[in-house]
Amino acid sequence: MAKVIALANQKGGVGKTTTAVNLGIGLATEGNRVLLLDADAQGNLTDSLGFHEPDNLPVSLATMLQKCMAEEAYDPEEGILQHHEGVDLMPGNIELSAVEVALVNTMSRETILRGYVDSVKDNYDYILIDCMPSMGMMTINALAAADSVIIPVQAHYLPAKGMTQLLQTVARVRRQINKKLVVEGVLLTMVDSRTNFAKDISFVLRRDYGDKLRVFQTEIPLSIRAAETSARGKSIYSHDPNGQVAKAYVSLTREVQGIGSERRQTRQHKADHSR
Ligand SMILES: Nc1ncnc2c1ncn2[C@@H]1O[C@H](COP(=O)(O)OP(=O)(O)OP(=O)(O)O)[C@@H](O)[C@H]1O
Repeated sequence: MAKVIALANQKGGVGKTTTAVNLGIGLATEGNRVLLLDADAQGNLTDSLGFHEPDNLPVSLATMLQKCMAEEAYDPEEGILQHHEGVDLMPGNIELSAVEVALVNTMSRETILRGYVDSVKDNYDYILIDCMPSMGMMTINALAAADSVIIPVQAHYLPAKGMTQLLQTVARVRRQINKKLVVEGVLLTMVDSRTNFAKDISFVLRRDYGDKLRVFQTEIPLSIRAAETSARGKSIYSHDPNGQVAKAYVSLTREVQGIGSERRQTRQHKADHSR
């Protein structure tokens, strides 16, 4: 059964989509079955994977959520697209904006996406959800459906303020809707290591949050090569395999997989001791 990870930050342009693509393809390269869910009405994840007109796709995540809201039967594999680098994609597009509005008046409005995710979970090892840059109903649905959340933070943004709000939302979702939700880690992105400013942000983030949360050891460097990938519909591993960003995403992939096996070992250990 898949581990479900939401990539969330209400701040836009912090690297959520780029991380969904490259962590997702990284995990697939390591032999995992991976589904990427585009839960952002901008459809950037869909576009970044080479499906350049997301609004013209006949079936998208919005279609499936509408069926879930109407309690209609559906084929869970319907609408899933395959990317040539080994990941599956449930595309997202502008119709998600209408779904977000409709959710407000729906019964169990926070758990509609969870219903869909549960129906595809057995087919994958990892499901990554690329969230909208807002704390609206779609993001709450993503947090309600997820086992954990990765918070990408851009290294030239003063992270503390936005992080506090996001962490409060995560805590509220954990208390009220999804007890198992944990913060997988905070990921520093677009780090320009030539500047002291980026080093300061990394230091402050680790100092202020490091004892409460995992701040990933891996930091994603700033690079024009990363910015180019979205337009080309491929991962950084295909576009610039020997570059620093590709190396960083390989390292992030290993950290995320390592956390999975750490947690499995802890659970096993507890189970052995309770026998
Ligand atoms: N490491 C990087 N170095 C340079 N540019 C990057 C890097 N990572 C992402 N970018 C670029 O920064 C922009 C924002 O990244 P991305 O779309 O991944 O952020 P996002 O948080 O998903 O944005 P949104 O909130 O709008 O969905 C994009 O143009 C992307 O190509």
